[in-house]
Amino acid sequence: METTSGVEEGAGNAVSGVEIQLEHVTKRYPGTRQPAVEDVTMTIPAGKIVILVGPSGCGKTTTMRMINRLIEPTSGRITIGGEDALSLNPDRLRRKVGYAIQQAGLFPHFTVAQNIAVVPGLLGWDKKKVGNRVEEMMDLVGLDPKQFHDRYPRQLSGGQQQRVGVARALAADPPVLLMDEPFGAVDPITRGNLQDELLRLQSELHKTIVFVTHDFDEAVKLGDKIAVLGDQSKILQYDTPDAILANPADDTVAGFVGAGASLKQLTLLRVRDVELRTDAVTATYGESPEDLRQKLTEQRKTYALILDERKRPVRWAHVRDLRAATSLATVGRPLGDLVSLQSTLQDALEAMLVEGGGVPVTGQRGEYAGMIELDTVMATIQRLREEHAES
Ligand SMILES: Nc1ncnc2c1ncn2[C@@H]1O[C@H](COP(=O)(O)OP(=O)(O)OP(=O)(O)O)[C@@H](O)[C@H]1O
Repeated sequence: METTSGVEEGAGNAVSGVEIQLEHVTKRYPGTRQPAVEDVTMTIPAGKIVILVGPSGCGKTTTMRMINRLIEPTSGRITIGGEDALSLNPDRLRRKVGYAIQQAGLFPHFTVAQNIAVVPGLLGWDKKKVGNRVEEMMDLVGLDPKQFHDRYPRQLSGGQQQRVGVARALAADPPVLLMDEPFGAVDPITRGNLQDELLRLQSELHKTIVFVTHDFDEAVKLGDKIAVLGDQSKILQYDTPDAILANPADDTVAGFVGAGASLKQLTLLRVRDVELRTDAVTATYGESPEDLRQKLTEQRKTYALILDERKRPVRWAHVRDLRAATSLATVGRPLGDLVSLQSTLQDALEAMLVEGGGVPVTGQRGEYAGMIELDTVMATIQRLREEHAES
């Protein structure tokens, strides 16, 4: 991938982002009594997505815009990759920090290509390099250059405009990307797709991304870390999503996290992360129904899980069904639901509600790997709470 400055090589899995530090940063707008942002100190780690989340007017946008100096801090210090942001010249700052905002903020009289080319143009790249970069960026965000290159923003859907906004922010390959409610103005499905795409992009690019939202679910989905802000950008809690969900720092954070924190936490964990029960009685198609009936009786169990020739779970057989059965391939009832090791614990919980109890888990090739039980999910939530309470 092309880079614009020697220090920020962004190939492969290398972290191309740089650390950002805010030290005692305050912003007092002229003519206001209270500062909009007061004495904020935080470190945003290189190559991570950090979400600023908090109620309307708490100072999220002001905090973010001080990083690229769209707003000048009244006092304090900001460094980007160790360089003092306040003494960087505008070109250097543009190279270092990309910026994407709600409703994309595209120039209406510029085509898609011209919009993406703005910062490279300001930085004086030659025409050919700019042209190549524009095409590369359009590919990156999933817009076919043949179709979209010469369109104007009004000829695009909201989601497409946001993609152009992201492409424009990334065009000069900055190590830092600031995103201010970039997906705030699109419908929930498009928003989910754009979030997925951002995560995919980030898994390739490893930028340092500072992302403002007031949607806590968006914060949980996207953030490596979340800063929950109160008035004047006071940091109420700054931690990983699972730590905040498990153990909100105070009632304000808990209120913001909202109802169902434990349920949200289940979307962060996968079935492979928890212990499965392997004591269920199983039998494969070829085995005799009578042998299975005896096994169940000996073990005082009522149900057996029937597996096909490739060890994939297919049916449940009750001990009563086995007496008259001629083959395990047709006995009992088909499985209602199952989950894989990759499924989230939330998927598993949903499947348990459908099944009315434990659910079979399958491995890579669909083979039976064990059972996940409601007790395990409950114990996991409890364990996470305790772990985070201790730390
Ligand atoms: N140019 C300005 N002059 C005076 N006050 C301002 C100015 N810009 C913002 N403010 C005030 O500073 C505070 C923080 O505003 P900011 O836009 O940073 O909040 P926010 O958390 O991003 O809000 P939202 O989520 O509603 O966008 C608000 O009380 C706002 O009214």
